[in-house]
Amino acid sequence: MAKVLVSDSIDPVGVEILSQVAQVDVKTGLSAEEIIQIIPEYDALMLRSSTRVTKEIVEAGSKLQIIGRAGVGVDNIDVPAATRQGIIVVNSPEGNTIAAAEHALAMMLSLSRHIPNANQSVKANKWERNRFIGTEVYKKNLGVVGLGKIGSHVATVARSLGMKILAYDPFISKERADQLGCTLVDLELLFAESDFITLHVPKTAETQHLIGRETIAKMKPTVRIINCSRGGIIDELALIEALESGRIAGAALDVFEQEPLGESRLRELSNVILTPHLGASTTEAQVGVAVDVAEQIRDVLLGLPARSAVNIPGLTPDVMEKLRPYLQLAETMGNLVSQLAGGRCDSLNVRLQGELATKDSQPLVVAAIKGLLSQALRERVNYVNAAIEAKERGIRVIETRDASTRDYSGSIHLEANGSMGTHSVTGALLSTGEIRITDLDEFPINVPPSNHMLFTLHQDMPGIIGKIGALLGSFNVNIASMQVGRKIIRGDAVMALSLDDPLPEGLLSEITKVPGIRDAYTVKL
Ligand SMILES: NC(=O)c1ccc[n+]([C@@H]2O[C@H](COP(=O)([O-])OP(=O)(O)OC[C@H]3O[C@@H](n4cnc5c(N)ncnc54)[C@H](O)[C@@H]3O)[C@@H](O)[C@H]2O)c1
Ligand SMILES: O=C(O)[C@H](O)COP(=O)(O)O
Repeated sequence: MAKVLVSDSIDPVGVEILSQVAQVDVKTGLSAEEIIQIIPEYDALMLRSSTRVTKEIVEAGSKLQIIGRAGVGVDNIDVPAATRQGIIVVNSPEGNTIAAAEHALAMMLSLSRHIPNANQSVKANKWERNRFIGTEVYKKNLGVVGLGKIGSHVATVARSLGMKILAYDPFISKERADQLGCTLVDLELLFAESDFITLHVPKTAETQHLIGRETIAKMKPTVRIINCSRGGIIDELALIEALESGRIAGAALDVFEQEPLGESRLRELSNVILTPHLGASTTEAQVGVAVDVAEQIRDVLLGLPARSAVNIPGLTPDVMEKLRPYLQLAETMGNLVSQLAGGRCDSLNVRLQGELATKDSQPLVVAAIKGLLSQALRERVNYVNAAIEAKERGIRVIETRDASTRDYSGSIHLEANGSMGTHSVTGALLSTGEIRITDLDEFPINVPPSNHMLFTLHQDMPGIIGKIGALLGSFNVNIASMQVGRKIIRGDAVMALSLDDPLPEGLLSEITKVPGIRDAYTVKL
């Protein structure tokens, strides 16, 4: 039975789902060293934001197939290291969107009405009505940095509070911003005009210290900043100075440069609200993310695809439905062309044709690369690491798309250059879903792939097919099917044979000695 390690606390419903297919060990609060010690025995790891999955942990996880983040941010996981090792990393992109957005809104309203301080004061037996005069958010400018899932929900709710939304997100279209009733602006204007600024971006090299001394200098002195995205997007030292000096009015932070928050002057400031990374901590969100991620881990352990892997091309259920039959086709074609080209390939041209000539079909390119590398890497190559492995081996992958349909609604054409020259194959699916090789080195054929295949390039002349048949028969090799493809009568031709048995040693060189045979290749699929 597979084994799953759950290293942060998740909703029990997640453990229940995992238990359908695996032995589940919930061990929270482990140190990195403790995880490295035990991880070799696990097939999957499930966590939240407290566990840091370092390169060392990934490398020690020799059996790991999948790492599941019960939440959105995967910045606590060394994803490149996992990708290199062929480990799928999945998350729950939407499970806690509403929870995080509502937390940011709660922070904004708490800041504007001094609710935490007022609460403390009443509990201390005081009645300080004049000390806690607030500001309204109605008709105020809210600057939303990052108009993704959470930012959009914050903007929508804030609009209904009567706020004007200024949004900055270089990856969002004006149409989308218009739809949300937001005005897209540059950062300079957002900083200058906002009464509240709320951050909803991932932590990247560009967003690191996005709010710092220089940017704070551009803000209104009355501004209040809310960060429920990631620690480090605000330079904490610069923020503390601005809060202490009254350069800005307040801040509400759910995330910190170091978590848990260590010794910090932030704790001493009255114009700051601090919560311990609670954005996703609602019952609904925790059930949502636990189910979402546990189901994906269960599926992957059962050999099924994951629906929101962050390190393999994302497939929506619709796209997956359409592509599923073609993934096997692309992989088989990749495997075939790599053997024809001699294994050590330096380039692979992938042409997606007919109905496959869309952007959604990108996973087919990955499947073709996986097939191409499968002879060399066997089970070490998968959909996660295929592209990276190809790059590291210096294989140039060129993708093209040609929407004009040929005999089949969709087909895949591959051309590889390797130690045995340049070879190409085209494959398509019959209406029954069966794979057909429809073209070999530009010669039209129509054969199903089989475990053992023989291909020849020969001169089209009487008797040559009989000679090959007789030769195979004399070595007790049974032919399952045979096809010849040619362009002109008595010109060059190809022969494709599906064999029931592997070709015995020495037979291939006998075949190449038959007069008229120019080249012969055996392929094992
Ligand atoms: N506090 C919590 O508990 C909590 C909970 C959930 C999510 N989060 C964090 O909230 C953030 C937003 O999550 P989401 O689900 O909305 O993600 P998302 O991917 O839907 O949205 C992020 C948006 O940021 C934009 N963006 C990227 N780089 C940018 C840049 N340099 N400048 C401006 N915009 C940029 C993207 O275009 C995208 O629209 C993430 O950092 C996530 O980890 C925190
Ligand atoms: O990225 C996320 O999903 C949030 O930061 C939530 O983190 P948590 O699962 O540790 O609460």
